[in-house]
Amino acid sequence: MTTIDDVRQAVRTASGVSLDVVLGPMKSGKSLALISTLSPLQFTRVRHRVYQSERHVRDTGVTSRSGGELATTKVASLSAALDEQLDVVGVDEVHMFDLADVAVVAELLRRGTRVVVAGIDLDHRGELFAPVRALLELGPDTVSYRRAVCDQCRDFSATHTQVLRSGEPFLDHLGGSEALPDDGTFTYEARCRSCFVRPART
Ligand SMILES: Nc1ncnc2c1ncn2[C@@H]1O[C@H](COP(=O)(O)OP(=O)(O)O)[C@@H](O)[C@H]1O
Ligand SMILES: Cc1cn([C@H]2C[C@H](O)[C@@H](COP(=O)(O)O)O2)c(=O)[nH]c1=O
Repeated sequence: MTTIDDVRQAVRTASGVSLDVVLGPMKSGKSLALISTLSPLQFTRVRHRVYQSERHVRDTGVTSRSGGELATTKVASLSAALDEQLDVVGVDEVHMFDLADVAVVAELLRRGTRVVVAGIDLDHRGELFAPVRALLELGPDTVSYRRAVCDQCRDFSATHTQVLRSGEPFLDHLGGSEALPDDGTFTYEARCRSCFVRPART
């Protein structure tokens, strides 16, 4: 039986163009997914590059807690990708980019580039990151929602990331795409919907 996924895969293979998005909380294996999808490309003739925002200072490439690594180019803006002839563009930590960068993704797709994007969908307040919303509005070919183990109740259903400062939920309102450092200032817990602490409704 031919499934809709088979049809999507066939269309992708035929045209080479697609937007594939991997979303989920911290520790849900987004990096693992990006590495397993893009790492084989280094052994092909496919022209490709993986970008990370300069705002991401934890590591120099895509690294998974499970192991594995992917070389990245750190950029202030994705516009650099428009200056090259690339068949495939990877974007890690998309929540650290801006709306203008999502416009670059749209242009890459228009030019026939395959784009694979990973990032956190819901911020520390449980709200959709603006660039992720814009990305979803491009109508991705696939959206893969990954889940982690809830660091509170241990159910394998964590959808959110609780950011803690001195052990307390950090719920301050921040500006768009403002990256939180992963340098010990905050600790991060994957949490399910029930265990996630949201800002009080005003
Ligand atoms: N709470 C957790 N839930 C799921 N995996 C976890 C958790 N804590 C640590 N891990 C490990 O993290 C790996 C995924 O890490 P990673 O690929 O870096 O995820 P992400 O890029 O989404 O932050 C898992 O395969 C597992 O080995
Ligand atoms: C929840 C949240 C996280 N961040 C930052 C913190 C980390 O540096 C990255 C996510 O890393 P991952 O393990 O590869 O998923 O994002 C942030 O800037 N804002 C947030 O709300």
